Amino acid sequence: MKAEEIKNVAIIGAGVIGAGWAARCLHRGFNVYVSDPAPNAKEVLDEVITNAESALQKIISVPEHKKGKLYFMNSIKEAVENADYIQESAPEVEKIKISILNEIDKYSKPDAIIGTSTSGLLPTRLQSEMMYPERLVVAHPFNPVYILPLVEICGGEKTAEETKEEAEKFYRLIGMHPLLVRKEIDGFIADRLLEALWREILHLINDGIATTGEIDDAISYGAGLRWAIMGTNMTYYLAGGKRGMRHFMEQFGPTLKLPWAHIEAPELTNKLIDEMVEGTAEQAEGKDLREWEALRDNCLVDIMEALAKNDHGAGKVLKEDRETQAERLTLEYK
Ligand SMILES: NC(=O)C1=CN([C@@H]2O[C@H](COP(=O)(O)OP(=O)(O)OC[C@H]3O[C@@H](n4cnc5c(N)ncnc54)[C@H](O)[C@@H]3O)[C@@H](O)[C@H]2O)C=CC1
Ligand SMILES: C[N+](C)(C)CC(=O)CC(=O)[O-]
Repeated sequence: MKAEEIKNVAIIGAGVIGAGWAARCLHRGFNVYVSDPAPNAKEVLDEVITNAESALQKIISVPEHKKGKLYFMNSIKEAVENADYIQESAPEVEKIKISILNEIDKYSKPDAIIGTSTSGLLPTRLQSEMMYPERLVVAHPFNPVYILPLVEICGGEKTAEETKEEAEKFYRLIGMHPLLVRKEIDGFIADRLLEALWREILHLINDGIATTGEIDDAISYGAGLRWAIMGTNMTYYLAGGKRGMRHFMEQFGPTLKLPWAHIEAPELTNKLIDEMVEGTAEQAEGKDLREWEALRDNCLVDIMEALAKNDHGAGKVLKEDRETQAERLTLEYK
């Protein structure tokens, strides 16, 4: 199925993630056919779609915007039989997913692409019993699906190249940023990172070091603000100053061996150091360090402005700071 021919999308499983997919697709004009056996599924779906509306209006506000139609169906068969694209978002249990994917496979058009929202199961295993396994691809989104653009694309051993290509095109059509996971691994890329952080969080809590609120502050008032602008690699490249990533690795690499972390760090071989240095140099696109710093700083302020408008987190700090300074400076110069 070519991405540009897709009109009807089926969403199988309409919990947190499935409902988010439905909202994203409807707002971009695709008809959406949903199936979920939970007794309150339709109610939850309507609630999520209604709640998503104001954010979606801000993201895309086209005059006389034509939305897609929503159909709640009684079975997987009814939902998928006319679908051009199918997004499975059922519970994260391999056995359940395999059985649901087999049912989708049985009743859908053989050329309809099937994306699974799994956050860590291997596509080779998920497609193992399908009649047309070449059309299954992992398409792992992030909550809230109707706002966050990242979707990780990962094929299994039997996934066709064309499936990945057309899936990528489709997700771009619905305003997403597909990231191709080239090697099939449990947890893909993003959840490997998120879960490493989560593991440390659980250790900190378990060892009585900090509360959940303190840990969240440690994220959202610091590194969390930076992460929206650049990832950890570019952040550390800048933190190495003019001497860059090699200096950063030399200075801070050995701390990984201190007994801080509960996750064992890999050996800091020359190959690993070179890969870090070369990778970040390529990301820097030949631009000067100061140019990157200026970009980072502009974006950080804009994000804090956005948080301030919503009277939240680091934005509150920005507002308070402004008020304090306004008062202080007024008094000082009176
Ligand atoms: N919650 C999250 O933060 C994220 C979850 N995911 C993935 O998305 C998938 C769904 O997760 P959630 O939405 O969080 O779970 P959820 O528990 O909110 O929703 C799962 C839905 O699947 C439905 N379901 C169960 N059996 C079904 C069947 N036979 N046919 C159709 N629907 C069926 C359930 O009634 C439920 O509404 C999982 O694979 C998960 O790993 C991916 C990214 C983020
Ligand atoms: C907890 N989780 C593994 C389901 C999270 C994700 O998969 C992505 C996200 O939205 O953080």
